[in-house]
Amino acid sequence: MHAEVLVSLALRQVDKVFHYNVPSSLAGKVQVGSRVLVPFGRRKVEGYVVGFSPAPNPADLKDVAALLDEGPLFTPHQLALARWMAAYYLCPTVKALRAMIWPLLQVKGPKKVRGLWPAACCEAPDFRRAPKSAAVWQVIQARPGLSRKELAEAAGVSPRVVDAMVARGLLRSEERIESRDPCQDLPEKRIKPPVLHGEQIRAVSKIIEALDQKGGRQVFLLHGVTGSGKTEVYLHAIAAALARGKQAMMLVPEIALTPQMIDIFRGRFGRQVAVLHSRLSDGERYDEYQRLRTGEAGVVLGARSAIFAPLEQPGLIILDEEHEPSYKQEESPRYHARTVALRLAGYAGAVVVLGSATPSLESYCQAVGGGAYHLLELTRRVGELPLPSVRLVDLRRELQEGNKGIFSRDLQEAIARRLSRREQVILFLNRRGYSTLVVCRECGLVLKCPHCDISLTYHVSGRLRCHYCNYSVLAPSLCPGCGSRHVAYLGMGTQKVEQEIRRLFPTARVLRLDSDTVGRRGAHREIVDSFREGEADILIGTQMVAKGLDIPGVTLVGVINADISLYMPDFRASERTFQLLTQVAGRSGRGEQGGEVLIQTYSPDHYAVTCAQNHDYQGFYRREMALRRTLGYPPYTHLARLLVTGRMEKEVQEAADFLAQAVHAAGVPVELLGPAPAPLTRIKDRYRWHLVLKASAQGVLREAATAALDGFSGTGRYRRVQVSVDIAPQSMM
Ligand SMILES: Nc1ncnc2c1ncn2[C@@H]1O[C@H](COP(=O)(O)OP(=O)(O)OP(=O)(O)O)[C@@H](O)[C@H]1O
Ligand SMILES: [Zn+2]
Repeated sequence: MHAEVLVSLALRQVDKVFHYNVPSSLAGKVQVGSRVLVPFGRRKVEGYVVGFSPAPNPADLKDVAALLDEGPLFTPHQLALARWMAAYYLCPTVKALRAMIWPLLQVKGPKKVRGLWPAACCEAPDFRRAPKSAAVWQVIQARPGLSRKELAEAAGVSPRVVDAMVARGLLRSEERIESRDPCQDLPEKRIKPPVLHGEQIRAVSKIIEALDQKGGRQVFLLHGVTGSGKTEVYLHAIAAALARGKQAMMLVPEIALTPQMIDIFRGRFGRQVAVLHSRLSDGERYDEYQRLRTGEAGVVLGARSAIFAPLEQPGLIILDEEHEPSYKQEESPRYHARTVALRLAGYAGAVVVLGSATPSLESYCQAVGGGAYHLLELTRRVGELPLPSVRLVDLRRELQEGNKGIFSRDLQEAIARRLSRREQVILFLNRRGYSTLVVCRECGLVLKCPHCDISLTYHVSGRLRCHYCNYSVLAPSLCPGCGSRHVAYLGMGTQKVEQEIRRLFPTARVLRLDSDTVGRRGAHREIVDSFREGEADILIGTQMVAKGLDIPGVTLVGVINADISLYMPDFRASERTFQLLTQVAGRSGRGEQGGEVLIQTYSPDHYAVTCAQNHDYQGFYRREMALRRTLGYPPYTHLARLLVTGRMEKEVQEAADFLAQAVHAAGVPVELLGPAPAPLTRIKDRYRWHLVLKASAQGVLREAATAALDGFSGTGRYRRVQVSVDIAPQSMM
């Protein structure tokens, strides 16, 4: 038998199986899932063994040159999934495969580090005169084995204090295997589950019924209003899966993978939970992966890519906030975790639970009117708490009546009222920075990123920043175009909101939560914990404050401007706005005192806004579906997007035209929109054009896209232009 190998070159042209002879020295060691080194052309490349077969012409075969790891790197389910992804998303198989196993590729084995231990003293040293050493001593007693830097950081002292203690013989240094448990700092307190309420019981028992059934995949859509206790349903379902010897996956959007969420899971399932998210170090991720592979951990809690976790027997797959755009990966392989989850569940015969207060139209239409999903509903909040009342503030009128500020009078009054009652406020604005538009009042020049066609955002640090490529420059005092002193800072971000709040309410304690304030590891937790503990009155933030937060003290949520997402050039703009408003509104009134929401908007009559105001999901669903049907957009049709990028605009445009011709020539029934410049016309020095293909079936769409790509790579022209395919795109920008 000979090994079938996929070479790790990630090119469409070599995305096929190559045969190699397994030399006797490696016989029995090379398995399906092994990573090997093979001769390919004139060099040696990495490859993955995907099977064994009798080769057509054994004499011609070259030998596998080396085996790179001890065990296999992927499971049969993962291989099947990678092959399906390659066919579905039109990406090279190895690209999909590598997306699944990359945590294993980053690191080799357990990591050894030097750690510090308290020296064995006969008596406790006297630190009364040395508070810094005392702090270090206290930390090292509780957490022996920390590195010099970790120890100094944890004790809040300079590493030199630690060095001095080593020199005095108080600490000794030794090598140890680093455990890299991302949750080791967290208290492991077991929390008893609450008694479920009626609707929760119904939902959980339906899911358990499905877990007990033999046979194929079953899909549930858990539609539960904000604060209805969906998380508790997930936790019970996971416990039931574990009790049946099955493993479970819990996916949440990256932004919702908060320390609080991790605490809840660790509190319920202890070390059975492995956590995967983007802030882990490579080593931590590797170790969590190993714990899943060996079965030590039976539950994976993670963001999008956790769908690829190496579970032997996934029995339950949950996606919380299933409507979230962050489930889509915006680089190759451009997969959607929900789509992959549904496929994986098909292979594994698993139960899928998609949960949301605002399900995507794609999912909801499968759960009503004879669709393939089962609908589970939680229509009321836990403890019979009412949903908050929502008021709209018409910003047009506010302006007519002479108020040019960020806050309407209504919102100011509402904030003042909450502050006087010592209740808490969340203010939401989906833009970070101070001003989002810097423009010269004399010549009209807008300051843009030199690499992107994006206006720069002014930050309180005094710098202008590009939010796409992170380019930054000191804000000029004169217009770089005409030298005028009249440079205006328009458009507001969260920093400006913070400044205004501090001016209007100087005694209020204010926190801000956006990607500028959570840069440091642990900062996110500190801010949220501090707000939860009542150490601040007002929390200002971007999307980060809109999701998942469950803080009973919050009785007012203010939306600074509902229109930002409403007028994006994207057919999902209304859906996104409705979802965002409903989610952020849902943070209010989760305690005994009830709560209200104020939404400031220039579009108080838009159905996305009024339906959010009335907590009317069904109403929104009907309106939006009718519109999608008329315009021929998903879920009534299928889309694919071809994005063409390059440094020379003319080449990009020509390549886009060429692709359009190729799509026409394919002669399949697809509608072609474009080619046209993408709404973001240039990013990181690359011009961007796109074509959108629309069809009534996925199959023809892929046929057309494949024909275009094949034609493109066949011409050999436009070598400096890149084309990427996005099947079922989530962003049209
Ligand atoms: N049966 C129950 N009895 C008492 N408390 C409960 C029960 N179920 C859930 N809770 C509590 O109710 C609160 C809200 O639950 P949870 O955060 O799960 O709501 P949710 O539906 O996920 O809301 P959202 O979509 O807004 O995030 C939590 O503090 C949770 O611990
Ligand atoms: Zn830029």
